[in-house]
Amino acid sequence: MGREIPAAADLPVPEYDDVKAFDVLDRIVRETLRIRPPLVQVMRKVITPIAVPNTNYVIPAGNYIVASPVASATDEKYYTNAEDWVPSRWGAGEGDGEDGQDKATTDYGFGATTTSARSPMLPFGAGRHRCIGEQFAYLQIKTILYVLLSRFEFSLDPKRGMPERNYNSMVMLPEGPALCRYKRRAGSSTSSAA
Ligand code: HEM
Repeated sequence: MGREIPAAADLPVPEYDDVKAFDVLDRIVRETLRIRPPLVQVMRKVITPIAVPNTNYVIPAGNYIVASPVASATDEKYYTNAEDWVPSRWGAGEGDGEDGQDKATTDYGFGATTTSARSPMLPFGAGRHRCIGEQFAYLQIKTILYVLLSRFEFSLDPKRGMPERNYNSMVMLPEGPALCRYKRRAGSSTSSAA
């Protein structure tokens, strides 16, 4: 039996600290960013020639190399059942993954974030040009999810299921329309079904 969800009208308006502490939502966002990272390529210009490990290749200076967060995040070497969406694989709070990856953090003045490029979890990139907006992004996404989930019940169209990934643009898109059904929860401010 699932846990009873209180009617929307009974839920408090969350403050900043409440949203930060929404642990389950945190894991949900983290796991979604793992298998559906919005930015599918992070580019770097080669300044000095780079040897590709375990090969005879050397990438000359002046070229660009691309790393994709999807490649490592869906690799079974790092994540059990890597293609499955399992929010519970994440522990409470910040972390680099279930398999004890490099958790080195840096604080550039907006809160400690993981910065190691050795981590397989790279939806926000790594190193000097890593995203500065991670914490703000979590705050926004969790707030939006809280508002939507407290007012509506969502379900995927069972005929279509979860859409495949589309890599044709810089930002990952769903392949085809991502149809889901939603209806208002009891106690939500307006009575008519959406
Ligand atoms: C889920 C939401 C977001 C994702 C997945 C994301 C992802 C990324 C990625 C992959 C990079 C490139 C990092 C690299 O090249 O290593 C980046 C850079 C950046 N992001 Fe985000 N981002 C998000 C939200 C935000 C927000 C909310 C802000 C600002 C409020 C922001 C500001 C920036 C800036 C300024 C850079 C450039 C950093 C630099 O070049 O030094 N991002 N982001």
